[in-house]
Amino acid sequence: MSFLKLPDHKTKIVCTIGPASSSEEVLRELILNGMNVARINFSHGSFESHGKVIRTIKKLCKELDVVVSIMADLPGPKIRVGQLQDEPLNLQKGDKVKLTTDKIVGSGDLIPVDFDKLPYCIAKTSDVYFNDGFIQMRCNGVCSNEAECEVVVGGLLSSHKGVNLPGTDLLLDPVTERDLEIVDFVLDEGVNCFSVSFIVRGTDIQKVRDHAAKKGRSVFLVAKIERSQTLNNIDDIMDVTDGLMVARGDLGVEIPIEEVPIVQKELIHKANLRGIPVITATHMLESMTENIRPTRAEATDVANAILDGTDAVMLSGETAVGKYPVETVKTMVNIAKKTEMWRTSTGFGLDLIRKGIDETTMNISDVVSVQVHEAIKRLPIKYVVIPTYSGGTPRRISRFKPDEWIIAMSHLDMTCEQLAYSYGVYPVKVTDGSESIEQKANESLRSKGIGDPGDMIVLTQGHTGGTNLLKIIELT
Ligand SMILES: Nc1ncnc2c1ncn2[C@@H]1O[C@H](COP(=O)(O)OP(=O)(O)OP(=O)(O)O)[C@@H](O)[C@H]1O
Ligand SMILES: CC(=O)C(=O)O
Ligand SMILES: [K+]
Ligand SMILES: [Mg+2]
Repeated sequence: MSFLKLPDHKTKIVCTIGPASSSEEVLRELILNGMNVARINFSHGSFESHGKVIRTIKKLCKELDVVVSIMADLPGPKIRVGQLQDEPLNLQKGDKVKLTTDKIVGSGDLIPVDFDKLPYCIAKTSDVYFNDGFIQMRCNGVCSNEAECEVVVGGLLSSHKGVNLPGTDLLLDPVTERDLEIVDFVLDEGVNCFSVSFIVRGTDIQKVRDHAAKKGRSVFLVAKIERSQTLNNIDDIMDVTDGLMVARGDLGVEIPIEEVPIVQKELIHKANLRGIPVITATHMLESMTENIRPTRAEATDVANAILDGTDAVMLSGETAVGKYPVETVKTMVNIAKKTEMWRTSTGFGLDLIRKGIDETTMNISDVVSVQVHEAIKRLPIKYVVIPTYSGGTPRRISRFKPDEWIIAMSHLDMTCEQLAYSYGVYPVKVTDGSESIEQKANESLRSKGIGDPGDMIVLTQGHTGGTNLLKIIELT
């Protein structure tokens, strides 16, 4: 029997795992302090190191009796700087440099870029951005496989940082052969959640799903929204994706940066209405990569993303290569806790979600989810307990961002892991028995040390194809 306390924050925390957080020690601390999803960025590191991280997390989940999802981030066609000799390279305004497609180690004014079509594509544009757009160069001319550039905005450049050519058709398929090789490796390691970078259309998501299906596997796919063209196809993408990520790092270079806050709000609201879990990512507590305290703007950014309705907030370099990975998670959790408490007491933003849901066309499960929300508002309900096969019903209830935990009982590991992305949902693995749902609810809560006899709970039940029953009972 485990007596793990329910977390005191309902916003889900995604941590990117890298050299600063790969050890069993740090991973354990991250889990104990509130990490719900471990993101592994396959743009960096080796299969060997990633495999080791995956196995360590799986082991810790067993040991600590918790659900943590592992999300493999597929690189997609991201163009990157190659290896640099002396790094970081200090680029200053007015410096003349050459970008080359030769696979050399960069030094002096010669910078390798891992994109063969660069001279062809760059001819169509004039500005090249590096490192999430912090460094900017202007192309003055192209000569065979080199582009001559002048630094417009300087900064420190390290190996393998991203390169963006906003507005250019890069003639690259969003899901590359390399991505599919990574999918094969990750599936063999027993992980089935992926975030898919630089997608443009729903068919890009479908390509990954079809590839996994050929191996007899079903997958949970998070569509990363980080290109301007992608925003035109958002409904088509939402029809086929399981989750969404507002990937602000690349998005903020690919679209004018002043549009990012509004796009974030619109994407989150749209995803909320459809019950698609949404992650807000990049630069959330960026300065904590180096410092033990965040800036005021960063603390406010985390709080505002939560108030926009995000299900999850993500840490990148802060936990992958930062000096204070565990402190950063603690800080994020504290901000989430405070923000959620305030939202509960004021109802801030929740009417917008409720109104939006009321205006959508509803099926039976949607109507039941609305009734669960009514029950929570009007009765002293302590927990919402949902037996689930696919996770659809807990996700529908999660849209209302209730103050009461949604305990999702599933006998499928995969469903439990996929619910690690949804706000306020606590997945509990149960055995597939023949007891009544009342018995099952009582047993699973008791086994987790949740609740007391006499606590009022709301319980739903469904038959194949959806939820059609709501019960209000007291725990025995
Ligand atoms: N597994 C890893 N090994 C080494 N460094 C890593 C690893 N994962 C992340 N990093 C470092 O942390 C930084 C921030 O991580 P992040 O996941 O945001 O990657 P990114 O390269 O900036 O872009 P993107 O997320 O768009 O792929 C990276 O630029 C890289 O320097
Ligand atoms: C996470 C990511 O890929 C981005 O913000 O660009
Ligand atoms: K990536
Ligand atoms: Mg990106």
